[in-house]
Amino acid sequence: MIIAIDGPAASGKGTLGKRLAAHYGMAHLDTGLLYRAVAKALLDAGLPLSDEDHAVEAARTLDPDRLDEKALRGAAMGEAASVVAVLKPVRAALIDLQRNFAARPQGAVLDGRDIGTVICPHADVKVFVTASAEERARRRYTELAGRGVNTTYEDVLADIRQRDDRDMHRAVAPLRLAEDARLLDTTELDIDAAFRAAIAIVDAVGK
Ligand SMILES: Nc1ncnc2c1ncn2[C@@H]1O[C@H](COP(=O)(O)OP(=O)(O)OP(=O)(O)O)[C@@H](O)[C@H]1O
Ligand SMILES: Nc1ccn([C@@H]2O[C@H](COP(=O)(O)O)[C@@H](O)[C@H]2O)c(=O)n1
Repeated sequence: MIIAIDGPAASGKGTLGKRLAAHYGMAHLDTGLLYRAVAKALLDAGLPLSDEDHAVEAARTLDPDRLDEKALRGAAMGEAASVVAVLKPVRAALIDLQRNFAARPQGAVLDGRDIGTVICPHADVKVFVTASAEERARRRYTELAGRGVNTTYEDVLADIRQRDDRDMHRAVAPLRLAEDARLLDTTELDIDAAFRAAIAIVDAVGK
């Protein structure tokens, strides 16, 4: 079974993806980490985020099982990732990696922006997770503050809005609701309630 989860920044895709994968005994890939890793490779080499050739080279050498999540998290890398994510050759270079991951024998949950629309258009289940920008910013701000990151709610909200705008309006594989995706708005749901709602969606499709 393939479960595709898409949605805007900080909507809870990763949280749900991890929990669904554990629940069903499936592999999980947070595809945002791939774009973050490409951006980090460019920044570490002192190259501009517009350097397509080096970005593609970095994308081709990624191993989905060896992504250093800790080094890739953070608002700055998220923003940088959304800049390299507009580059068509970079997206193309990451397609096979994601589809190969989706074909793992135990099944796979992939979360990102274009999983249900481009990477796995034939996924068994597609969930589009969202919440209001204000609620997403509140959650992300709480998360960052808990980790001791010095930021403000206003800055987090501005970052989320800017990233959503770039992701929804880029020419290639923009973030959008697939026609056959189920919309899961978690604005009024806590993590457990959102998880139960996602399970209900998956189980209903699986029957
Ligand atoms: N339903 C929910 N209620 C409250 N908090 C939530 C909920 N879902 C997720 N969170 C919290 O919101 C934050 C963002 O969640 P998460 O990292 O899963 O989002 P994401 O969509 O994967 O983010 P990104 O787009 O940056 O990769 C985390 O701190 C997570 O614990
Ligand atoms: N399938 C995807 C996944 C991510 N992106 C881009 O990467 C940025 C960071 O992603 P996070 O999920 O870690 O926040 C995101 O803003 C997108 O620009 C993508 O294009 N496609």
